Amino acid sequence: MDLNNIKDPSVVKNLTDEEMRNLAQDVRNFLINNLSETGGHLGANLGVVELTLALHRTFDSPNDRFLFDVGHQSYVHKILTGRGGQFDTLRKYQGLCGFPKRNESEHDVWETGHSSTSLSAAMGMAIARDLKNESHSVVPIIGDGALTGGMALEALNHIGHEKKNVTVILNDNEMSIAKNVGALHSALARMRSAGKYNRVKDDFEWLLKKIPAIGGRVASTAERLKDSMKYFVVPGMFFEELGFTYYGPVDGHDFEDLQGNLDYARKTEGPVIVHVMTQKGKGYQPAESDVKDKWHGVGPYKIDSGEKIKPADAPPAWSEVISEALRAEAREDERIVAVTPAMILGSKLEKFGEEFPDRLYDVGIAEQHATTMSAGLATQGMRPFLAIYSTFLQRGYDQVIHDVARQNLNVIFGIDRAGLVGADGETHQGVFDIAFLRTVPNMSIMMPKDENEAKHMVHTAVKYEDGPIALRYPRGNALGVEVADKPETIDIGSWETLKPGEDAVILTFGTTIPLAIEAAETLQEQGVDVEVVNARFMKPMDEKMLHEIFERNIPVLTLEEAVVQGSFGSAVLEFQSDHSYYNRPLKRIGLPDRFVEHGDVKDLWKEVGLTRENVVDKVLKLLPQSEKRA
Ligand SMILES: Cc1ncc(C[n+]2csc(CCOP(=O)(O)OP(=O)(O)O)c2C)c(N)n1
Ligand SMILES: CC(=O)[C@@H](O)[C@H](O)COP(=O)(O)O
Ligand SMILES: [Mg+2]
Repeated sequence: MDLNNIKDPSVVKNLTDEEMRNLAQDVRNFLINNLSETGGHLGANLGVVELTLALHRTFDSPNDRFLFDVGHQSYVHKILTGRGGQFDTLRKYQGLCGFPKRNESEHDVWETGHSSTSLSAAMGMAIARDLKNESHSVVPIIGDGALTGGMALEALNHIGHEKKNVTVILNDNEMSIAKNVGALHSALARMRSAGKYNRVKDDFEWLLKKIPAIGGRVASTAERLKDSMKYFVVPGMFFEELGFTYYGPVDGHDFEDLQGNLDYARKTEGPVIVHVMTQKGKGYQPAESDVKDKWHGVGPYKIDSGEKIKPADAPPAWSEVISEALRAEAREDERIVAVTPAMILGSKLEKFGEEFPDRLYDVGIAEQHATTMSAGLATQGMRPFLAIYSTFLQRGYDQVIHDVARQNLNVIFGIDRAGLVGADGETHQGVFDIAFLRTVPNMSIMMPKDENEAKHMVHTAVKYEDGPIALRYPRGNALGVEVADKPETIDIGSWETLKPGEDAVILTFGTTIPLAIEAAETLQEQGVDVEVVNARFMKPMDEKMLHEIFERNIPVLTLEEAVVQGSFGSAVLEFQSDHSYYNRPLKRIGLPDRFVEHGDVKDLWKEVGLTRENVVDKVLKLLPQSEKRA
């Protein structure tokens, strides 16, 4: 079968198990080859090859609705639904998205990226189906990691109560990004090892039918026995008690086992959960043998050796810079506790865990819990450092306001992946946090210009006693500057002038500082003397400096890698208005009011106008006619 050119997923309908096995091998080779060039979420997709093929053989997409939770494991579905030919553009600018995308295919009925949403969406679709008297299946496919997310549990609770026909496929590979954690994970482990209850149950029911009806007594005793027996041998009792029919555990790499159970599941009335066991990274030795993350998300690699292709001598990742500074602080300050919602590897907290095993908590995919738990720690005088991707903090917003900020608790938010993240695209861009945090009373927000300032900011955050403080840092590598031996405390709300200038001022911070400097150099060549200010605190702002700037009555440009609506530039505009600095030319550059898709960050910066040309042009347009020198 030409995987670059599958017209319709129904091509798998009439394949034998043997043909399915051959196709599965072809799909694996396709993934391993293509992703060696593009990178992507290899491990999860290798794990669901047979499962996805079997789902398409059993159900009729798009009439039956597949919802891929997180969606990073939807590549096989993409291949089967006509997108194999676009895999050379996977996660690249204007190329194939790494997650389900409704405008890519009618087979993508639900967009994901963030975890644990599929069951709620499926429930909505099931209610709509029933109200409209339609009769298709709704099939959310959720991993064991995503199942630990609060939303998924809320939805299970509701689906089980309403008894809706929803066919949940639980893809259990015992991994989140790293090893899955939590009591639910342990419960799933017990289900796995309990064996195949359904076989036992079927045998027992068959036996019951054989017992002659003698006044119903034996039969009812046997029924009770069957019920109580569940507690000893039923692997899925947890789900059955919630109102689901449980099938499993199913071998997710065995077409016969998959098909039998999926056929049953499709015909079963009411909510069903099919517990499918898979192996993350299956079929590619380097991924299978990587105990850390089974090649969850990778860049390009050499197929034979599995060696990752990386630029030589890159400076350390920002997450590593922050994590290292935090370890140094933790050696001095026993109050520091690190918290991560399932991102121990991405946030580079492994070494912290090795050094302080009692002071690192991976709470699973549970951003809300992580935030409120950090608040709880802070009430007891601890100094929690919640390392959380900007995009995932969105899920803990009420907790930030209600639990942390309102009680003015000393929680440090290490906001990782702040700014455009690149290949993951619009679901993961860390561009809203300034706008949504800045309006919260008691909150301070800062971002370093380099790793040296980052070290000082970690120290500043640890020493800060006046409430929550957020330290933003981007994805990718730091700048490679030298870092001071001893950390210093930075005055909260203080900015610094990086380059003095008389004709205009650029207020900027973090990742856009080099761009501002470059633009200022270009403008200097044109005879325009522009000041560049490191506005390293987005809140509180340096009001003294702002007054001085506005009193100079020169044009002001704000420049940031965040949504222009409501972020830093808006704060400066508000300041200008609140202090009646009328008629001062001011312009904001930031991200437009739309979602920015996936691609190389360099291309995305161009697309949104984070370019030297645009900055130069905006400054020139702000200048009075007489000063626009050539
Ligand atoms: C709300 C949210 N938090 C964290 C993540 C980051 N994340 C992406 S995949 C993943 C692990 C998911 O594990 P599982 O659902 O078991 O899928 P698997 O990768 O094992 O197939 C995590 C933590 C996310 N996408 N969304
Ligand atoms: C699917 C998902 O949410 C994660 O796997 C994410 O892609 C990780 O991003 P980083 O590569 O920035 O850690
Ligand atoms: Mg998993």
